[in-house]
Amino acid sequence: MQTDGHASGEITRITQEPRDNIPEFDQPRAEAAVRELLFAVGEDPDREGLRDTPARVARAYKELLSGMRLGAEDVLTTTFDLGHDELILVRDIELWSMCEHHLVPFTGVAHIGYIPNDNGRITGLSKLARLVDVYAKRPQVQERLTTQVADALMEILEAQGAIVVIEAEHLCMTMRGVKKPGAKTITSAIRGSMHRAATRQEAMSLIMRGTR
Ligand SMILES: Nc1nc2c(ncn2[C@@H]2O[C@H](COP(=O)(O)OP(=O)(O)OP(=O)(O)O)[C@@H](O)[C@H]2O)c(=O)[nH]1
Ligand SMILES: [Zn+2]
Repeated sequence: MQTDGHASGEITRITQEPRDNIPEFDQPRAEAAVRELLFAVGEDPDREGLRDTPARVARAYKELLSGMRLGAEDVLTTTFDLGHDELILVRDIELWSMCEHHLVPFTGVAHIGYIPNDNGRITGLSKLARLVDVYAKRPQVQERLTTQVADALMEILEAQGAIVVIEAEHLCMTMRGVKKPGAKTITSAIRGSMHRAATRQEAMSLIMRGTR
């Protein structure tokens, strides 16, 4: 039976994600829900300023959660055989995701490094940023986002190793609740040959070079 576990070294079967079972975004239902929420908070959704708000909010959520209907294989399409089988690292990829506990954003940067397969199959650099969005544009937690990006690199590119570090600030901790602006959560996922001390150290020093 398929489990959702992320035991060390275990790779989630990205390509077997049951995305086909996700229904189309239901715009009328989302609009009705936002209208109901406005009633619930004591607002009048029929007053002039709010008249178009349910439709706008529904469209915004459709966009913010668009990654639910995408998979890594949709974006890791362009690959080149450059024969390069050493570290490739893209740092400071801005990300905006949605905390699944409060449906408010968390935002920060992702650093993604991988060592291609020994056939040297690499992907376009922009595809790494697109990959982040596939998983960020979903109801998420930062830990899952981090492991999903790493697992996708291993599975789809058949990389020898991968490292993903995400630094993010959660608005659910900033604008409400504990109210601690500036607190940063850092998560990492390390796969395959990136476990080798020297390789990991090289990647980490390149990542840390950019932190202020
Ligand atoms: N591990 C993890 N926790 C998260 C993430 N995003 C939000 N959380 C936390 O999820 C927890 C939910 O806790 P609850 O006690 O159920 O909810 P709550 O009463 O709104 O909690 P407070 O935020 O402490 O007010 C909070 O501690 C959040 O900080 C995430 O990406 N990863
Ligand atoms: Zn939250």
